[in-house]
Amino acid sequence: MTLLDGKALSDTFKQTLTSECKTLKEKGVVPGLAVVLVGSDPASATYVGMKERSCEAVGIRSIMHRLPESTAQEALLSLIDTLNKDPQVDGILVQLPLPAHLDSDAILEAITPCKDVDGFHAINVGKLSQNLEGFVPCTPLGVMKLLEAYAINPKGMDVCVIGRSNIVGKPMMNLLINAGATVTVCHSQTKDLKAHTLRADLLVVGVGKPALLKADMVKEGAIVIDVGINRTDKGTLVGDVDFDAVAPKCTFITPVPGGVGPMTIAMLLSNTVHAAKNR
Ligand SMILES: Nc1nc(=O)c2c([nH]1)NC[C@@H]1CN(c3ccc(C(=O)N[C@@H](CCC(=O)O)C(=O)O)cc3)C=[N+]21
Repeated sequence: MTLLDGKALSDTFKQTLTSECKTLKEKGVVPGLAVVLVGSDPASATYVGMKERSCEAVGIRSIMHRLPESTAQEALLSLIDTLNKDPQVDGILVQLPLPAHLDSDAILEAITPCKDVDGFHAINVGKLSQNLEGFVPCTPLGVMKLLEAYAINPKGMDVCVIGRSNIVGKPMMNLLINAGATVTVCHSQTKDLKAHTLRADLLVVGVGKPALLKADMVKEGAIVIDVGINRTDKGTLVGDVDFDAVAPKCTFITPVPGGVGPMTIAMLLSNTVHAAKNR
């Protein structure tokens, strides 16, 4: 069993991005990422802080907008309009989840697709679906880079994706189809989850349920990618995979923390630098 070390790979990506930012700076370009956080959800505040620090580390200017929980839809749309027009801003990230009174879909669609470094705008979703160039959501893109770094080619593999979210499951499905895999997407309405998972050469789990994937659901020699991030009562971080039981059956498996999470941030920085190059 080999651990897929997302922390180490994310550091390698950050090194490359640091030198790319240097080159851009010589041309008078400092990549800028606007991060919009509405409300005071502690988990979101933590993630946003991590994004800020990572930006700074590679030479991306992060432009923070912390707005009160009570922010109105129109006020947020107006801020996005300003950021869309700001030439110093290359990427715009609106931290999710937004407070319930806000219409997330309308807000994500208001971000101009060429600054949509999260890859959530319908234009970028459509481009990914058609295997055209566009911004790809950071978490599934990070998974593809992790596989690539360990010379794991999904072409021809039977892949089982668990979870059908717009952020993880669906873009993951498209990336893997584009890479030549045979993809099954399972979710809460799937009749016999185990029947699907047992056939898989590669499993990607992104649901948000600790220990959802158990050892008896995994084929011997499978590759397991854990996209889950769950905070336990004790304050520790666990994924969606029963790691200790599943790991011995795997050829490769990602840890949590230190797997997909750090790759997500590295891809956000990468998408932002890419956007700056397209200025
Ligand atoms: N518009 C938007 N874009 C996002 O990309 C987005 C979002 N909203 N909302 C929340 C989720 C979550 N997310 C994570 C990123 C990095 C780690 C990460 O680096 N985790 C570390 C551990 C961090 C810790 O210790 O808390 C790890 O897994 O090793 C986790 C989660 C991005 N998200």
